[in-house]
Amino acid sequence: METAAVEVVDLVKRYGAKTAVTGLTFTARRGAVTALLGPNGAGKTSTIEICEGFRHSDGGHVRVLGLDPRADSGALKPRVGVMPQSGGVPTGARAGEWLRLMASFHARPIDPELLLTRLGLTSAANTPFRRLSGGQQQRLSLACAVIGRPELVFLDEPTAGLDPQARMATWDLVTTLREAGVAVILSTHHMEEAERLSDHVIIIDRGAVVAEGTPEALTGGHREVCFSTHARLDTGSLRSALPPGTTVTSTHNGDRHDHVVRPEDPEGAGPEFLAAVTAWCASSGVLAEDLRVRRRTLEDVFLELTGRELRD
Ligand SMILES: Nc1ncnc2c1ncn2[C@@H]1O[C@H](COP(=O)(O)OP(=O)(O)OP(=O)(O)O)[C@@H](O)[C@H]1O
Repeated sequence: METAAVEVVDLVKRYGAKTAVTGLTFTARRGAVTALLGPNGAGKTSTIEICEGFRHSDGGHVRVLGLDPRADSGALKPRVGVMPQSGGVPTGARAGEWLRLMASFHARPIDPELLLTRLGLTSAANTPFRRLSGGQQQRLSLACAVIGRPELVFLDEPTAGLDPQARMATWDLVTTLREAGVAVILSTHHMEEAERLSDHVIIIDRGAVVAEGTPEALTGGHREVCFSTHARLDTGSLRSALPPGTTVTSTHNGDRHDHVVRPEDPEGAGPEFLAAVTAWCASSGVLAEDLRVRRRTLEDVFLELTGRELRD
């Protein structure tokens, strides 16, 4: 059987008294995009850096392309691309020169000029790294990660702070890598990015996996009815007008109240369910503004699992 791109079992990482990774287990397949999602401080970067061989672990077992990321770092280097959260390029290095230098270390690199064009960096090729904009620095760092045609790439928040055009170019590149059979491990706070790009999503909270699956499996294909009102709603009365097991969740921001009405059955929000909601609104004198039926998003699932409070 082919080995996984990355296999992490019961991983533990401590920083002094703090345990940042508390027994994390997941597998990332070859030729697939695996997204690691989690609130700030969940342990994503620590995990990625251990897999990259940059940090040692305090427990558990990690295999990258079947090898030990620290003991076998020499063998893994030409096969694995790394885009760190920041930096990675000397500040005085000119973008084009640096990428050509990186290409020279590999047997079968991608043409650097092609990559500069693809990532919109051609006009910045002669600019030293420190003078590039934040987004250009990130794109150069991404180019360096993929120039050697790696079998596996780690991308730690690759689109943080990028403008929409640069984000699209990055997404296109990730899709091309996947089509070429490259395994991509992506950490991101961008739920749409994870939903669009990944084959497998792993949600991490407080150093452990809290849920994983395909984006479709995680969102459950669940449909729900959403609408807004200017006044509070008698949610108990609405619930009693709908099939048993229906939940009604209301949140408010100033005098705008947002309501989500979800049937127990994932496919239950059909025409009759919608008609029952609007019939209740009509009989109760409630004007349902912005009424829509929508599928649950990954962001909804993420917030349900990890909560709404800020992390320190
Ligand atoms: N070198 C370090 N020394 C001490 N604590 C650290 C160190 N690196 C990370 N931590 C702590 O470990 C925890 C996990 O951090 P990590 O960077 O792995 O999380 P993350 O999920 O990548 O977060 P973010 O989304 O904010 O990048 C945090 O509480 C962080 O403060």
